[in-house]
Amino acid sequence: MKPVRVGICGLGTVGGGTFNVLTRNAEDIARRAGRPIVIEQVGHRSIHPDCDITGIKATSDVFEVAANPDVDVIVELIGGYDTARELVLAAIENGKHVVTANKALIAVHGNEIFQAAHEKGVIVAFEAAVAGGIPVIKALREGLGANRIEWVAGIINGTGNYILTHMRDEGRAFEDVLAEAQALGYAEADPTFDVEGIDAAHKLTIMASIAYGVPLQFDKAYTEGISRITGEDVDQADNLGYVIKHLGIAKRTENGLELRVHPTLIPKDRLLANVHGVKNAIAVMGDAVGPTLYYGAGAGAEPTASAVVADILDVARDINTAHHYRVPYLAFSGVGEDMNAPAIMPMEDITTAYYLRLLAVDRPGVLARVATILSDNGISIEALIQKEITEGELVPIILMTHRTKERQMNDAIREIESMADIAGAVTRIRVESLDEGE
Ligand SMILES: NC(=O)c1ccc[n+]([C@@H]2O[C@H](COP(=O)([O-])OP(=O)(O)OC[C@H]3O[C@@H](n4cnc5c(N)ncnc54)[C@H](O)[C@@H]3O)[C@@H](O)[C@H]2O)c1
Ligand SMILES: N[C@@H](CCO)C(=O)O
Ligand code: NA
Repeated sequence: MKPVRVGICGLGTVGGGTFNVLTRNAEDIARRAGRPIVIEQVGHRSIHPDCDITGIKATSDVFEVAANPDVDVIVELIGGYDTARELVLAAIENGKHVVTANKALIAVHGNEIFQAAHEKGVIVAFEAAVAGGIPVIKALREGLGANRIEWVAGIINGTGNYILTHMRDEGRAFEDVLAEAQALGYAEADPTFDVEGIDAAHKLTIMASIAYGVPLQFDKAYTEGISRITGEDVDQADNLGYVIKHLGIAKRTENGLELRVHPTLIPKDRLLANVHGVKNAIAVMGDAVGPTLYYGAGAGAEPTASAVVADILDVARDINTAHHYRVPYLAFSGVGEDMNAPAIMPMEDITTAYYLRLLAVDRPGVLARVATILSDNGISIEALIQKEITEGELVPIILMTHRTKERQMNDAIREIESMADIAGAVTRIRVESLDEGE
């Protein structure tokens, strides 16, 4: 049978991994696809050292690949927003199917790209964009299609989890572990995307749209990273029976959809609390199935290539059929029509419990004043630790609160920070119990 011809654009970490997996497993993949899948051309500026493209047609102009009449599927692995968008739209315009690992592209330009693909009758596949090798797009879009999704909570940035894990286990400095994650090929080209939560917000945006049938709305996701978490926070959370994880949370409530990415205290016995290093995991609560968990490598060359190649395989299988792609991109039909409910909630309207760390001048009455501010804002304290060791004149105070509205907490924190006896900003980490059911 006629082979499916692939053009790979970008031969960095994921492009190199994709090239190698497609080549190494060609025989099994061909049996699964019912026809060979061949690399027709590559477009690259540099080649990953693990990748040998001898004998393959190559160009430095990725748009040449998108225009090549002998290419059936473009694999976009250059990353970024702008050139990637132009490349993918050009490929679609030329009637080519697209496979991408680019979550920034899908979260920000996905609505436009899906519309263009729909008009041209081609497929855009993006399993590798969320949680690398974990087939979570497929699970949410197809496997859980019977369910009303209650919530999705995931560790969805491998670099961030790698940093938090090594800071906690080895007491290493943030910058040192970040440099290691970069050397291992886990981090984004601009690592602030990882450490400031932008990458996780891209992925959460995509999962939420698929889980709830709403258009991609990256600009409405609340985004907070891990760069301000200190070793002190990690230790205090541990003393209190929690682990700090960077979570993406999408939750259906009576008032709309919560869509938020931030460091979170979670009880030590939760499954997500035990996901370490570059591993990702996404917990999904469905009304029929109950709690489910998807776990695996969230970044790295071959784990990500595993998802890219599976998408190429899906496309190859679909090319055999006469009809258009049978699964809507965001799982629900009718993108753009009646798709705006439920609405995504402003962050101030969400309700959660909090861990607070403040530095106070070691003087009587300070703690009482903090407690009064919290109580005046309707916030009750669940636990309190005042450390005996002083840091110069300053004493850290750690507080855990009961559940309260974010708006009330913002007001209370503003008041506390304006106290003369409080130094600097209050550290606030949200707490989620992540009830996994029976
Ligand atoms: N690294 C991971 O673990 C991982 C996991 C999942 C998804 N992703 C996503 O995969 C994509 C690629 O990531 P990566 O880690 O492989 O990045 P990378 O920097 O290792 O590779 C990107 C490659 O694309 C090339 N490139 C960029 N612009 C180009 C252009 N205009 N023409 C030709 N070549 C160009 C670069 O030279 C580089 O070799 C990104 O969208 C990233 O978010 C990465
Ligand atoms: N930089 C990303 C790559 C995987 O999407 C991460 O660390 O999770
Ligand atoms: Na995935």
